[in-house]
Amino acid sequence: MDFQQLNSDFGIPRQLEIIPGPGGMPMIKVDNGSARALISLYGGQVLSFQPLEQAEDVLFLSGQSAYTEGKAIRGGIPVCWPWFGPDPKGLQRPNHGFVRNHFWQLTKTEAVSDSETTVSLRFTDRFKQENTWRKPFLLMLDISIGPILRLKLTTCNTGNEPFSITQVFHSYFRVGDIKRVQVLGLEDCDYFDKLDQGIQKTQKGIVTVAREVDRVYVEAYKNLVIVDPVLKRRIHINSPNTSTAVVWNPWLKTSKKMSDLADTDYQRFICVEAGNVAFDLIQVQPGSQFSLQANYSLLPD
Ligand SMILES: O=P(O)(O)OC[C@H]1O[C@H](O)[C@H](O)[C@@H](O)[C@@H]1O
Repeated sequence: MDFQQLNSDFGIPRQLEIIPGPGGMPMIKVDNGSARALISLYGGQVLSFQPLEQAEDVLFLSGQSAYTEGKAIRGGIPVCWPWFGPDPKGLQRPNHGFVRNHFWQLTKTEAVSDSETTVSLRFTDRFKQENTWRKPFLLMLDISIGPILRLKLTTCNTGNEPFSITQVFHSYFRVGDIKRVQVLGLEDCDYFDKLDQGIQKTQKGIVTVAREVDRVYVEAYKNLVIVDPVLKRRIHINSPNTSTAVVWNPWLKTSKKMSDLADTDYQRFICVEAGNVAFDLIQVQPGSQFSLQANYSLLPD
């Protein structure tokens, strides 16, 4: 990777620099008048987002992450696409699709103002042979770093046949103590309980986490709020084109089986993932496109 060339093409003085990250992987470091952020070209993954007034990162990133090709980075906001979860066709292709396991291409950077920087990445169908997902596509990820972190993932169908996708922004949020966190906005929603044979259940009251949780909430149209009384903040998730939300925390037993997570890390994060899953399968017609968007903002608690 030629960092000098990348910086001469895309660097922005006093705002954006492309640096070698762990494992030598290229990472985009943003530091502007509102926030700092780190974005990995591997996976097209935001790894860190910290508004200047925040003492702690909004995102959780595992200290035991592998920064190795073929493995996903554990933490930040992995992009699950063109499927969420196990390979829908049972062909042993990777969990959560293949774009979190490959390098993306940096196409544009811009200083919108002193306090907002945008980064555009793209992923093309050059991996289709390898991944046996033989659909002609172009995938674009637009990231805006300002007081609010905004993500827009646009799927373009460049072929002649329609195709279907499921997708999520698999966001890992840093929290002070998982046992004291509340997730608002899912009250009375139905969910599939992935830890109980996928049985459909109904959420009674506010979501709290006191054990392993792995749920796909459906018809979840409200903005979601993660209330964190320990870090004294509320993380707001606004995702206009989605009706599903995944809530995941592996708790102790499952964390112990994961080599890229420390045993007690589960206490310090919650995944609340906006996307299009389950009934919310997206069909993309030839020549057309669909955008998944998520905006993450903070308010004091
Ligand atoms: O280990 P990964 O492939 O990154 O998946 C981590 C988790 O992602 C989602 O939240 C799923 O609902 C979980 O079932 C899965 O365990």
